[in-house]
Amino acid sequence: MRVGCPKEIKNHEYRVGLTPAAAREYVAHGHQVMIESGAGAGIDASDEDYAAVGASIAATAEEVFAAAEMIVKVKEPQPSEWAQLKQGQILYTYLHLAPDPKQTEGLIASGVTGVAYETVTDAHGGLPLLAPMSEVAGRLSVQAGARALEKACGGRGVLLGGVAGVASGRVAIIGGGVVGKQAAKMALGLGADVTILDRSISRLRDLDDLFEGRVKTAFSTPTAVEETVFTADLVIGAVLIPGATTPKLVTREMLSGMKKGAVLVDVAIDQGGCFETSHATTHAEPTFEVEGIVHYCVANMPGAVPITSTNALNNATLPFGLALADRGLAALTADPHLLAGLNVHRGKVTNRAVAEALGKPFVDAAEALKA
Ligand SMILES: NC(=O)C1=CN([C@@H]2O[C@H](COP(=O)(O)OP(=O)(O)OC[C@H]3O[C@@H](n4cnc5c(N)ncnc54)[C@H](O)[C@@H]3O)[C@@H](O)[C@H]2O)C=CC1
Ligand SMILES: CC(=O)C(=O)O
Ligand SMILES: [Mg+2]
Repeated sequence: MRVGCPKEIKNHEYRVGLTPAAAREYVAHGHQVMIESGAGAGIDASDEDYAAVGASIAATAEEVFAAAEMIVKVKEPQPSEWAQLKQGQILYTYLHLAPDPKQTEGLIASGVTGVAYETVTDAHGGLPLLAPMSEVAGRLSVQAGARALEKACGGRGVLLGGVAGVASGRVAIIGGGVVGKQAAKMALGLGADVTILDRSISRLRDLDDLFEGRVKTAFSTPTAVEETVFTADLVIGAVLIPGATTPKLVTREMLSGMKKGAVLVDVAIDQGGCFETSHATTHAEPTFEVEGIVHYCVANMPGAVPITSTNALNNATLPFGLALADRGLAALTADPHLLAGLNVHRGKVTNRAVAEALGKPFVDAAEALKA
């Protein structure tokens, strides 16, 4: 198969869909790999590094989109990219369609077969292609939040770890999945006072065991959210209902009960965000303020550490990517976990949560592939 990898064009996005090591494996499987010139610059991979493993180098993204039967990316396609996608082509990348009707229309109109990393599943109920970036974003969320808490950055002026004789900062983490667990590890490491809220009691039980009483856990009701958020210096939003738009757990009204200069880091922003007042921001302008509360809502947080993130992402995407390249659409019908990643195919929406969020007709993925 002709496998293409364009340079990412989202604001301050330095990751790349294929590392040279991954490109080498596609070549070893007999595929032709085409990389846009400069695509690997953010991870210190030169065109020569890709050429050395047998990839060809395209001067422009247009060449890649025109030639490739499968496009491997990181972020959801931007408008100039939708316009180049076509029926019969496989797009393998993050999509986050539920909160993004325009992109969804773009992909429907193109007829492309869109496999979204974030809805591919595994046998343990996890999301193996989301998990590595959630690990990165969870860890980064505490770094970003600690910085935003500095007075010069608009925050309260609290050091998360405190010092001897002065209390630590309070961190509330809403959602104790992959992001939440990694955020808790980092916040604890800095010496903060940490509470994790989740709707899953078994998840809370696991976290309680893991942290051996060093974090507080709370079942996530509106009352518990209010109580925790009102006393927090830093709140991290890490909730996910797979594929769906994130529920708004912290309302605009609640902001008035919070400490002035407290910081909200909405990691869940790529699915719409779990704070009512969130809107997506970029690494260039990551924060904004509403009612004295600092909001950090960068939708591609892992793009800030592309060397770590690209390698972690490729480790996870490579086996499924090779299956798609080797077998085409048959790889989807052969593997229910990869099939769960199919969000759009030939103009049909094949993910139920996305269809419901956007009021689109839902077509079962296996049925759509038969047509
Ligand atoms: N902004 C960024 O750059 C990035 C964003 N993300 C996003 O972070 C979010 C979280 O991802 P993961 O941790 O991997 O998901 P996950 O599925 O591992 O964890 C989500 C957790 O939310 C919990 N939850 C569901 N409803 C809840 C409620 N009402 N109250 C409290 N908890 C609730 C679930 O029980 C689960 O434990 C996703 O939207 C993901 O796309 C991930 C990576 C990068
Ligand atoms: C998961 C995601 O949206 C990201 O890594 O940017
Ligand atoms: Mg994102």
